[in-house]
Amino acid sequence: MKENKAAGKSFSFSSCRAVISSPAHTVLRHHLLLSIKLKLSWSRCYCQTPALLQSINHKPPHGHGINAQDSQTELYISSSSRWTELNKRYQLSAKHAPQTRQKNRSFGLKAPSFVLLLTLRISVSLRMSASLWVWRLLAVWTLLAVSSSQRNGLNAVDFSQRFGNALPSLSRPANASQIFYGVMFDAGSTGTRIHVYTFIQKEPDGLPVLDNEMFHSMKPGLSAYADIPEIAGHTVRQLLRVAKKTVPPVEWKRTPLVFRATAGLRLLSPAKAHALLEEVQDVFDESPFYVPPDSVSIMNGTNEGILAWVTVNFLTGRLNRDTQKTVGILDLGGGSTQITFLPKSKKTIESAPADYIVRFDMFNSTHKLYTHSYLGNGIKAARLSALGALGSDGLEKKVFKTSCLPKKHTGEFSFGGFSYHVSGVTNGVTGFKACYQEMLKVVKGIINQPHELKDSSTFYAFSYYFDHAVEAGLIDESRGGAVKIRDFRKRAKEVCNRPSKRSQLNPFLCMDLTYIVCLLKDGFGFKESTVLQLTKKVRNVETSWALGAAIYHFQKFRIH
Ligand SMILES: O=c1ccn([C@@H]2O[C@H](COP(=O)(O)OP(=O)(O)O)[C@@H](O)[C@H]2O)c(=O)[nH]1
Repeated sequence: MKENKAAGKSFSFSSCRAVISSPAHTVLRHHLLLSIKLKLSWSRCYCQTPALLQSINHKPPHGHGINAQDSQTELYISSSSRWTELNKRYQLSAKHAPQTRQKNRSFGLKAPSFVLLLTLRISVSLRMSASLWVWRLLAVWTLLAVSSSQRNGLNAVDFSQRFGNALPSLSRPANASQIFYGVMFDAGSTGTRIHVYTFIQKEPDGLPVLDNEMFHSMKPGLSAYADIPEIAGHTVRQLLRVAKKTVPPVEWKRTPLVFRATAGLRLLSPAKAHALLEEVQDVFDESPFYVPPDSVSIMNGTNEGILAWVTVNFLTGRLNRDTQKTVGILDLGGGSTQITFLPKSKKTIESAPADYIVRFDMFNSTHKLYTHSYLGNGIKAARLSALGALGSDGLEKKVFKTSCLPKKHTGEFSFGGFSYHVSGVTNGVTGFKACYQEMLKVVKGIINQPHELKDSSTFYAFSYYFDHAVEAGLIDESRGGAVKIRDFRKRAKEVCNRPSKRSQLNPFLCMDLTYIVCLLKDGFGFKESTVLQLTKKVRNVETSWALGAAIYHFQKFRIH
């Protein structure tokens, strides 16, 4: 809770005065720079990247986007009685307001400085004395700034202090006494997503309840904009609209925004990743939400694995009970893959590489987990590895061949902002066996085999494990389900050896299913009889590291 105290520093009148007393030219310069930057970004965006427009209008893949459940949420949140109720509830004093970064422009500053800028423009166009107008309007602006800063201060409360312990409950109580929100951005290698979580605090010192999640995603991932970072900012700005729609304006100033990037940015050069993060930080700083310190960063793989484990065990109600009953998780992204579980056998702990065993404290207990993130073993990165296309240049002229594609197939696929030409092997062997040998190169000697996975254990698998099981017809998209690794193998064999309509729709299905089987069996060392619980959502909340990260961020449990 130490960090929480720091984050919840009081909002003082002196910070308000500092804003007001900033010289007029600083405000002006700020606005001019901003408008120039915006114009530049927009023109570059239109001229250079028609793909952006596509990505904005992109229809999210199955199960994504604002679905029926999301629209219900909007209705629920925007009912006017609810808003009045919310307003009444927050009768808290200004001293609880979260500290806002100096760079972060508050609503109190925005409107008056806009008036000032507008007036200056009018005065120039009317050929009036600009300095006279500046001084007149500065007075008006100062008055407005004082009143709006004070107004904002009155409604603010310290979010982090009130998060306390979170319980895995998703009920929507009729007499909810406090509602608060948290916004988590997941910048993955294949897409960027926003999760807006609504929590209810029934009693001041009681345990909050996760009430709802609003989710939206945009493709491609930000790493595709490594050379045009302005567009990363635009993507985040688009997604922020979901937060603005979901969180009532009265709550914006105390609702934290957190952004975490995964494999896509980890695989970029530090300079390119930094430029993208800077764009995101700028968008956050412009936003009316609370921007805590360290709100924009690349998350490390260990945390990614642990936080997905926290999400699943939290949502399935296992975190606050006997920790021996937790379930393991398997996450398969585009760039990386994660495995996390609570080891039962000593041998697993003793034989694992030292950095695969991680301890962390949460809800007054210490957990010792086996966790690892394999960068380059996500399903799209694995395609590149198997094709021998990783790090290759002169891509326009090259065609990468594989026995995993139908013999006569020629096509291309994109990942991380690059396009790769691919084809089947016209004169060679194709099919499951040959394909398996290609995929084996991507996992053999790379993936550690935890000792106890040879016994039966319960694992939840999501992300591309889920998506491909749906595509292969192994599970129903809306219900998910239990699938044996043997079932994945059988279906991979069918798809690879007997090309059908399904493989015509997605020529990579053979390769991707074969990789999944290879990763699970020859990578992690699971038995064919192991049952995986394939899940997209638990109680209507996305199964990903994002909820765990929200809890981690606000709860501040320790990973060591
Ligand atoms: O809230 C989320 C976040 C991700 N995904 C899935 O996760 C996979 C992609 O992972 P990502 O692009 O984040 O890859 P990474 O960067 O982790 O390698 C895709 O199947 C997504 O549909 C999901 O289902 N829900």
